[in-house]
Amino acid sequence: MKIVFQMFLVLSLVVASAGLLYYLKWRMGRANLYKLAEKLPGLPGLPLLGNALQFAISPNQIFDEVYSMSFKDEFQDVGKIWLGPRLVVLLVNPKDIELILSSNVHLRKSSEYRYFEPWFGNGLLISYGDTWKTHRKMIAPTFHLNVLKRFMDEFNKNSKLVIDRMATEDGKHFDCHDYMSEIMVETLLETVMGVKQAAQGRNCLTYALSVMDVCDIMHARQTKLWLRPDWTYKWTNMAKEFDKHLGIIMNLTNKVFMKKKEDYIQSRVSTLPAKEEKEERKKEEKKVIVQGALTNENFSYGQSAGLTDDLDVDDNEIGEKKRLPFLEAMIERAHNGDGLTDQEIKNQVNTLMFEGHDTTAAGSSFFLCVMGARPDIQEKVLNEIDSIFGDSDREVTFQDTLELKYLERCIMETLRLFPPVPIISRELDQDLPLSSRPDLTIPAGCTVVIGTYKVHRRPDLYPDPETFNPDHFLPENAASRHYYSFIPFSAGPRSCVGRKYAMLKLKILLANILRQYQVKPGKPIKDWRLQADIILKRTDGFDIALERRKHVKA
Ligand code: HEM
Repeated sequence: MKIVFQMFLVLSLVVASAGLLYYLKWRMGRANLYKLAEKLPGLPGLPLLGNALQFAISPNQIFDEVYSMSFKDEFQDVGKIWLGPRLVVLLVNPKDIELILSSNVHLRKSSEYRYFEPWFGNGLLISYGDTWKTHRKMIAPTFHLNVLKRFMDEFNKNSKLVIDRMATEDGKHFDCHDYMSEIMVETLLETVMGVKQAAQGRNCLTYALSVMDVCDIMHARQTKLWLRPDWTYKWTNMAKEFDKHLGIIMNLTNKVFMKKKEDYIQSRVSTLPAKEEKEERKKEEKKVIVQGALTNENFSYGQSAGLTDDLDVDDNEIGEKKRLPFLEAMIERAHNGDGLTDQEIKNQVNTLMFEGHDTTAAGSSFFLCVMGARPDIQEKVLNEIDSIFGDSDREVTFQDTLELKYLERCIMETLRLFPPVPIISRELDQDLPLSSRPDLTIPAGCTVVIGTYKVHRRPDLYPDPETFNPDHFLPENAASRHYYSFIPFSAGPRSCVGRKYAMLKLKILLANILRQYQVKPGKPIKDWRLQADIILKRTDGFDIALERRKHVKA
């Protein structure tokens, strides 16, 4: 017995010493991180846990907690939080944000994005290195304006569809977010994926609701320390729910991919019509380029004037082959031996379906709520719309979208106050001296969080920042601001590939809704409650009531 006890004691000592040695080696490997972190301002935390317990609260409370934290003296331009052993550095000064977003080095997404892996695989949002670079080069041209202009009919037709659906709520209070989500999914399928509505089935809303549930779960995993490791998470009910909803999501996207691939194969079998179609497309493209050259000026695509990225290439630089919508382009590339596998294409379909619908659903829902909260602003939007369309029921043209300047400023202001993606985060592989505080360097190995929501509400950038004021985007006011003060679509090499698509679609959809309906006065903006389950939402729901406009024929 005594021998057993002695052996147990020796074994325990060996294990404890090995653990200690491992810990010391691990700490020494992170010596630079601790040294540089020490100088960074931040809140005191508990040993081992850091500030993690502060986030063991509801999503809305987390949002309020982080936002109120950002007003503390310690967080003026930069602040640190410890989530257990993880150092998270929050940046809210445009000068520092520029260092990250404009760089070709700090491109790696933070480890929190790994929760997307079962869903997106190596899709564009989370991939890195050569895979990301190659795929970005393939995908960005499929969102060029010349491609997007071909979607005008679908944007108009789908606006009418959602208006008819919302007509059943005429005069009543209702949550507009589900309507917006469903139509955004349907529009994406018809445009970016090129699958006609008849082939989609009626499961777009189910898809959108499953996406929301999956996002809730991923947000919980990002903020609750005990849900982070796979070995604790996998035993929870959440893990089962996640798998169930992911199944629903994948079911739709797999069907879409298979349908498009079948169509592609069919069109290659019947070569004659395909050839004619190609000729027709060539003619159409020529027409679009000429129109584009005349009218593209002064249209804002959701970022500060002066910032450009790979979506801003000259119209004539895009070769004929690259001018196909996304899914068709990917399938053609795969067919032509460009090394794209079916699984890689499905990963991109999943990425674009998520990024493309939830963000625009939130943006349009916030916009409609703002119209209810600010009747004075709505009146100006309606006046502009009436001056362009009168009581005609013609479709919105691309030229109209250029003339809807006040509407555009209201969309930008909505994205400023309620950026659908409220934070962006990256993993730092190299130390980064800050521009705003030359005495501080953020260390390699930490997670950098760019606080878009906070930057957009800095009083030194936007006077009276909590008030909705579209004049923030008058050219003379925007000109004096740092370019990186407005980043709803991020910026630089990893900017949002869908930003032009999103701005065009939002303008057409919202103009069409407000041609028919006005939003009745609703809850003031200051009383809204927000939460950020990956995408920014209203905890109290996107409640609106619509009233048919008098001049419009029923
Ligand atoms: C109002 C609408 C939208 C907003 C506010 C928005 C915002 C953003 C932001 C902030 C990022 C950077 C995310 C990060 O670095 O973590 C991003 C990336 C991305 N977005 Fe969007 N987005 C919108 C619409 C769209 C649409 C319509 C699509 C496609 C149909 C799209 C596709 C993507 C993709 C693929 C990326 C990853 C790009 C890369 O890493 O290279 N987005 N978006």
